[in-house]
Amino acid sequence: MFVPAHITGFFRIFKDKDFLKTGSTGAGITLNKGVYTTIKVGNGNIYFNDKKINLSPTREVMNYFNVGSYDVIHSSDFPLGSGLGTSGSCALGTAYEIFKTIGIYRWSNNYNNEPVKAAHIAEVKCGTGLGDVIAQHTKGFVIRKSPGFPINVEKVKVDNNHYVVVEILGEKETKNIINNQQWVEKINKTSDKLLIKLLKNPTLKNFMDLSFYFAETTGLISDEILEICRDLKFTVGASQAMLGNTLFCICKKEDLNDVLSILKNPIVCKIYM
Ligand SMILES: Nc1ncnc2c1ncn2[C@@H]1O[C@H](COP(=O)(O)OP(=O)(O)OP(=O)(O)O)[C@@H](O)[C@H]1O
Ligand SMILES: CC(C)(CO)[C@@H](O)C(=O)[O-]
Repeated sequence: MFVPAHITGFFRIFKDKDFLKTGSTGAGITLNKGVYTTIKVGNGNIYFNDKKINLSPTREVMNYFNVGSYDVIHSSDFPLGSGLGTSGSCALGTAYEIFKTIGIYRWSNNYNNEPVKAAHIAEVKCGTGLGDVIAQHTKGFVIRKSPGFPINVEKVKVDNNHYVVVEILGEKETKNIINNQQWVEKINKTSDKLLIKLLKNPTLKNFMDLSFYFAETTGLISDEILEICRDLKFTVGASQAMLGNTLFCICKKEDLNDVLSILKNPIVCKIYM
């Protein structure tokens, strides 16, 4: 099962005793690159790009469905910890696969988004994501209007002419930011009015402008990414993928070659709808 990568441009954090009510509002896009997950009968091992690792959100999903006798195999286009929602893709892919293989018998009369809930809870528990799973389930240009469940999103129509160019410059652990009270305050203060502004004018250009404002005003953007964003002013927009040390830029086909000439290791994607 393929689950797309997801880039958050800006977000607001909501914490609650209930994991299903914990999450974020904000906006992002899913990409046509991501994680392919399969499961097979085994010993509870998790593989990520052929390496055996104990990936906590995937483990949480396996525990949620109580399946110790399966191995989970992730094949990912992107590394973990790059702001591309890879842990969310892994959690959701695992939940879909387990649900497809065994869960259907247990929950057959009560589907109720069970795999999405399992993956969202796993991400929240592990501190690896707040809104990625809901956006990855929805797909496309997704505005998340309420945190967690019930899912309340606006899926904005976009034409197929746009490219999303990604440049990964390093790693950043999501939990170090979302579990730090000072960052949470800065993030929530900055994003307070951004959702309304985007909903009034839900275009990719406005999304990128607001994302750049968010990245710069919170101080989450690195100096290196800020400088490259300035060189990419001729595009629809560029900013830092939340929460990673990764630049993303949305451009039209006619600007793609110019964008590629500015970046060192660009990865060209499309919005996955
Ligand atoms: N070799 C590894 N073994 C086990 N866990 C790993 C390994 N490498 C990375 N991880 C875990 O992967 C998770 C990555 O989650 P994180 O939320 O930081 O990144 P992401 O999901 O790729 O991007 P985003 O910032 O969009 O959420 C972390 O919990 C990290 O500890
Ligand atoms: C916290 C986050 C930015 C990490 O990718 C994402 O899950 C989101 O938008 O909530």
